[in-house]
Amino acid sequence: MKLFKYSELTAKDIQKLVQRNVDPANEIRAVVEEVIANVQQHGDSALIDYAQKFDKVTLTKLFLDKAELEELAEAITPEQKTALETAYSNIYKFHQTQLKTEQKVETMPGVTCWRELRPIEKVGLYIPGGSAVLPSTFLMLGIPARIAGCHEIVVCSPPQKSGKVNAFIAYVALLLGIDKIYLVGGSQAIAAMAYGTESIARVDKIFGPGNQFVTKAKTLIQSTTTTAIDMPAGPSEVLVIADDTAIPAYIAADLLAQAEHGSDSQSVLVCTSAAITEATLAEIEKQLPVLPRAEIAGLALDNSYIVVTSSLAEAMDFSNRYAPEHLILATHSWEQITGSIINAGSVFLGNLTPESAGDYASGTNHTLPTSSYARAYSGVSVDSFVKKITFQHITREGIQNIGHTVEVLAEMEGLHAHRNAVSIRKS
Ligand SMILES: NC(=O)c1ccc[n+]([C@@H]2O[C@H](COP(=O)([O-])OP(=O)(O)OC[C@H]3O[C@@H](n4cnc5c(N)ncnc54)[C@H](O)[C@@H]3O)[C@@H](O)[C@H]2O)c1
Ligand SMILES: N[C@H](CO)Cc1c[nH]c[nH+]1
Ligand SMILES: [Zn+2]
Repeated sequence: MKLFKYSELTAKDIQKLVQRNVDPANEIRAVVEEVIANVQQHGDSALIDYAQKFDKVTLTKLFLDKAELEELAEAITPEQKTALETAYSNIYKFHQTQLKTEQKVETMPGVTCWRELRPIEKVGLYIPGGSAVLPSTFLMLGIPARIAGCHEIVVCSPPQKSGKVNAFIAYVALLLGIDKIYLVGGSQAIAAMAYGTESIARVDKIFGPGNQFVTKAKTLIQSTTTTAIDMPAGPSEVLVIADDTAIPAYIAADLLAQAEHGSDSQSVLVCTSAAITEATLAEIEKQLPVLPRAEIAGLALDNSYIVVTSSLAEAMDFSNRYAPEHLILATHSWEQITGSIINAGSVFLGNLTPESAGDYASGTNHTLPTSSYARAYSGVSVDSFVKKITFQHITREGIQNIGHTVEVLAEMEGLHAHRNAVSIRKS
């Protein structure tokens, strides 16, 4: 990991460090545009061709049905079942509280306004399955979709070498009451859900994280279809803010945890202590070689760095500019600095709160904005699966109260038909 001293960085250096342009030469864009065009033109047959090309799998059928999912799920052990069910229960508990009914507001006597929630009817969930298969992501997307009450839930995930999904994905499908999974991965899955094919229904909104191909496809289809997306949720990132109360072995473990997602992941340490920084680097040297995914994590660390600051305030300033997907505050003083967080997807407080807890089971959602999109986007929640429709009702008294104001405003804009729609009701 490269090391920088905050005091020696110019504003331009900081800008360069916090910037994550994942596709500088538009190479990924070019691949994805071609995939989208092919899926649009050739539908299911393009999906079968891409399974062969990218996943090295010959598909005779594009989906698994309920009976096949039940059979696959039989391979799961009682311990694995319990872990998935505990995660399900915690995620459910946390997300259920997000479904709130709002109060009606009488803005003037006789003029009442309010909002009501309605589920998005058709949603598409993308469950990553390239470098690692992520049943946890299925829980993170399926649970809020169910709580929101979405009517149609289309699920796509890359086919594994078996030509199927694994037992854990199958078991989560059963937990969620989902009885079909399409064996489609990558940008072709996003194109299929955005445009529809012979087998896959077009959806109103696509959810889910993925690699750079998936994320690029999501951003591209937004401008060419009426299908919405949750957010750009690409390669995982973590930024750890640490001081001399942090524990180097824990910091190293947290940096490596996100690095093992993929060689394009990024782990950043912003630390006020030179001694803790040095000890963390030594811990990485110790922990990295024994990881099964050491090669991937090592590549991600080549793309990662450490910034040494002179205070937690400076560290937080850097973090707010970076806008990390995950922010870990590895300090006893976390309560004093949470108020100064401006940009972050999800925050982990204190030395005993690893990001892994939120990745899997504490209850919060792990589908989060990356590449500095945390400046403007929130992570997935029940809100992401509903629309908030505004309503208003005006009584006879209300039209008298509000009428003149609307007439004057309509007059200001020269829109006489607008004015008349009120005047005609007043008299
Ligand atoms: N931000 C978040 O909320 C979040 C959550 C979980 C995971 N993630 C990230 O999701 C990503 C998952 O990536 P993954 O690759 O393991 O799985 P993936 O399912 O996103 O991608 C696999 C698919 O990519 C396609 N693909 C692979 N190589 C290709 C190529 N050269 N050209 C075109 N398409 C190609 C294939 O179709 C393959 O099925 C990781 O980067 C991980 O960090 C992010
Ligand atoms: N850290 C990922 C979000 O960036 C989520 C995840 C899934 N499995 C393990 N981790
Ligand atoms: Zn993770």
